[in-house]
This record gives sequence, structure tokens and C-alpha cells, in this order.
Amino acid sequence: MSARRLDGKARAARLLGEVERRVGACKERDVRPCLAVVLVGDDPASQVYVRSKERRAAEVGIEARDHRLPATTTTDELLALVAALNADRAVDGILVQLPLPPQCDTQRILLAVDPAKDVDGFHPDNLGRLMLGQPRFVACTPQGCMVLLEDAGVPLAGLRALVIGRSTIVGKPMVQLLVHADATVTAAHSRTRDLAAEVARADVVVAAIGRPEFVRGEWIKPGAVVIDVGMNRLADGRLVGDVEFAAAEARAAAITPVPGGVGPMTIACLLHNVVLSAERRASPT
Ligand SMILES: Nc1nc2c(c(=O)[nH]1)N[C@@H](CN(C=O)c1ccc(C(=O)N[C@@H](CCC(=O)O)C(=O)O)cc1)CN2
Repeated sequence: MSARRLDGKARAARLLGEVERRVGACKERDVRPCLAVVLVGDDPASQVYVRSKERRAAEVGIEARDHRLPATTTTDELLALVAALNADRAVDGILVQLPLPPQCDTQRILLAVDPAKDVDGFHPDNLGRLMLGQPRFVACTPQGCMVLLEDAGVPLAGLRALVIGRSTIVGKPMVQLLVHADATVTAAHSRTRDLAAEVARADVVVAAIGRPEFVRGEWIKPGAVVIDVGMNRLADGRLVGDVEFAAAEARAAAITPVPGGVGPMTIACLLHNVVLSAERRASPT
């Protein structure tokens, strides 16, 4: 068997088309969707991601306001910028690109973002709402994974889903989304005793550990669906996921490639959250 490839690039393009249409509808009501993008320092990968977010935003008619700060920026300086963006009524969404340099207190900064503008879905208020099944903004990568699972026609109710990795930006919200979709969910991580056995009984595997090709293809249950969130740059320049792709593809029913799987969905879901926020501004309840 060779797995069906879940094409995140094509799915993201479709979602962006829908976002563009909704941006147009906002503008007809005199609301111009606007995303504030905050990038601290000169991490090359972050620069690429931010450029990509700003380019896609422009393509769908969202104004992206760029705030580039030096690598020496302090927590207080960043808090002052976030406070100004919170107060700016023209700003619908605030994105603080992660990771921040080590002197910045990431938790304090994420906590300072107005939850109503937290289009990344990282604020405790938004994470808590997700846990209660009353989401406002859902973190972009897990949201993108769910769209891909839905498109693959995976009937999640009752299936065994394994999430590998327990980060706040991917693993934990992913667990919540799968629980709310009635899957039977296991959260695995670096201390999991027998990861191979956990993978072998999972109908759905979401790998988000940040270790190149750590999940062996031979562990995958035949017919499982594999979502690879990993993005690991090898010394030879190749980009690989957390799953050994070729061997996993031979066993799985469906699998996301890296690149071209979850990554483009992350950006499309961010802009989807921005237009949601602008729609709320256009029709406050
Ligand atoms: N504030 C945030 N910071 C970070 C997030 C996030 O969601 N919010 N996620 C990651 C990085 N990220 C978005 O910021 C991101 C990573 C990768 C891609 C992507 O499209 N990747 C391409 C490959 C790109 C390449 O060639 O290097 C792909 O998979 O096809 C999009 C977004 C950490 N920080």
C-alpha cells in the first residue's frame, strides 16, 4: 500500500481563498483586517516564516504591520509594544513570532497579549476556552492538522489517536481538539516508555517532537493516518519531518509530506484567525 499524500499546500490555498472572500466582506463594512507582526532578533527561520505570513496576508487583502526589533530587546520593551498594539483599535490580531531571544520572558509576553487579538491562540484564556470546548482562537498548527484530518475523511470518533510531543503551541492543543472530536487520545513525550508500541496501536499519529525522522516507518500501524508536524533542517540542507517518511508512506493510508503538509496550513489558519477577529469587530455581539 502507498499512502495518500495530504497536500497541505493545496488545502491552504483553498482556505486562503475563503479568507480572501471574507476579508472582502469585512472591507465592504469598512473594517480593514489588520495583523501586527512582531519579530525580535534575526533568527533566519523566523525571518522566513514572518516573510511568508506577511506575503500571504497581502495576497488575501490583510494589512500586515511589521514590527522588527533588535535581538537585544528587553521584556519591558516588548511589553510596551504589546500594550500599544492591544490599545490600537485598527489592529485585529497580534502575532509575536517564537522563539524569542532568551532574555525575553515569553510567558509574560504571551500573557500580555489581549486574548481577543491573540490570533496565535497561545494566551491561557484561549487555551482554557479550547479545553472547555468553547474555542475563541485555536492555535494555528493544531487547527491546520484538524482541517487536514477532516479533508482526509478520517472518522475520528472512537479512533485511537497518539499525539507525540506536549508543547503548548502544538501538542497540548492538539490533544484537546482530538478529545473534542471524540477520539481516544494518548499524549506521548520524551519520557514515554515504549513509543514504538504506542505508535503501533494508533489509528492516527500526530508527530510534533522536533527530532528528525524519530518515528520509524515500521512502527506505523498499516492503514493509519500520519500527520507530521516536524520541521527539521539537516546538515545537508534537506528539510525532514519527525517521521521516517518513505517507510511510513508504505504502511499508512494517508500521510502529510514535509515540506508541503502542515507548514502551509499553519499560515493559512493564522490568517483565518485574523479574519475571524475582524468579523467580530465588524459585528460585535
Ligand atoms: N508565533 C508563532 N511562532 C511560531 C509558530 C506559530 O504558529 N506562531 N510556529 C512555528 C513556525 N511557523 C510559524 O510561525 C511555521 C513553520 C513552517 C511553516 C512552513 O510553511 N514550512 C514549509 C517549509 C518552509 C521551509 O522550506 O523552510 C512547509 O512545511 O512546507 C510555516 C510556519 C514556530 N514559531
